[in-house]
Amino acid sequence: MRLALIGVGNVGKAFIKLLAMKKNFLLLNNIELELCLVANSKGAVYSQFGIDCNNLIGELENGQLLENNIEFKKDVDVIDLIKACGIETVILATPTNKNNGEPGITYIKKFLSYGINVVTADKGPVLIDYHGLAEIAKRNKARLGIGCTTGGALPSINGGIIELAGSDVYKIEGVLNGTTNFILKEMEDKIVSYEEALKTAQLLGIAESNPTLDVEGFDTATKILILSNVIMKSNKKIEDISIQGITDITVEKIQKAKEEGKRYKLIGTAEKTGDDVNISVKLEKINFLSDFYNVEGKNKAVKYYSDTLGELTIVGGASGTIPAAASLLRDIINIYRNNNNEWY
Ligand SMILES: NC(=O)C1=CN([C@@H]2O[C@H](COP(=O)(O)OP(=O)(O)OC[C@H]3O[C@@H](n4cnc5c(N)ncnc54)[C@H](OP(=O)(O)O)[C@@H]3O)[C@@H](O)[C@H]2O)C=CC1
Ligand SMILES: N[C@@H](CC=O)C(=O)O
Repeated sequence: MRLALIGVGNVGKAFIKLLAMKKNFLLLNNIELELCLVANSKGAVYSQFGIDCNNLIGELENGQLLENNIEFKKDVDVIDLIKACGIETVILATPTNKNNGEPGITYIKKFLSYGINVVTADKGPVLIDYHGLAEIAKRNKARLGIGCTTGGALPSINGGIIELAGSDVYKIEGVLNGTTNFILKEMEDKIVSYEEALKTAQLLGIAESNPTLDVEGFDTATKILILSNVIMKSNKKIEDISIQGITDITVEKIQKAKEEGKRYKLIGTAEKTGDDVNISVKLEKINFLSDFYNVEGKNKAVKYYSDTLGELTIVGGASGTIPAAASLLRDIINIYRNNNNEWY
């Protein structure tokens, strides 16, 4: 399957590195993936025979810009090039824009309308118009992979869609943002300030390019909203959610909670009430009886409540650039298997 990658920041670079690391594994498992195009906002590197990921990641990790690669073409029309050169799946790792979903939403609509699959890390387009994008994909027999948008390595979407198929999921809760969970844990264990813990999360590459999306609760809101719209078939917008972040938390509050045997967690909740769904994001003080008490550091968790398949809690999926890239690869492999009728 011929791939193109748009966005070469923390996640994009990790994706190139992962393809280099997994080259032999993929070959041994008969999964034929070829990265033929890598683009940023200024242009693209393209090779019809496949880009050498090992070389490219070597250059990028040495601090070289994509623009300095010998094959870089400035100001090319990336959409036209991808259409013309037989790319089957595009991986989108552009920044999340919660207001209009751009630039990702324009890319996704175009590619899906050409019948090209899209696997996205960018949450903006899915947040703004999941149902519209799913419709374009269906009409054009293309696949839209969104596993990375609701917690990366945490198998949240697949858990809800595949493992709970046929049941009515009436409530979803989750610790869905690694950055804030990591900050809260650093403040508890190392008694560092909120600002210092945030800086470490940024250095780890897990915070958003605009970290207010994490600490003000928008990233958690985005993920719980996508889970609700996909799994509960709601049609909610970010404006419908009451959102609290962690910006008011202090070391003193966290230490006091610790003395009480409690911990603060930023929890997103979506719950059916009649025909409607209520969605909120709250900083909650929980005790050891909660499934989320031991979800520590960069780890995340999601809990589903269903009528016939009971309660299901999935814990893990630590935030990180390689795990995020690996969740993109997971969706790509599942599309590849589906295309080749290779299940189990
Ligand atoms: N960091 C993580 O752990 C996770 C991140 N995500 C999501 O992944 C996405 C990428 O995150 P991250 O890698 O940290 O972001 P970065 O800001 O590090 O990288 C963004 C990349 O997108 C490129 N870009 C921006 N605008 C355009 C455009 N119009 N056309 C083509 N390329 C463009 C940038 O290019 P240029 O340098 O030229 O501007 C840059 O290469 C985000 O949406 C984030 O929410 C999802 C899961 C986990
Ligand atoms: N900023 C996000 C990255 C993945 O979605 C997080 O901290 O979880």
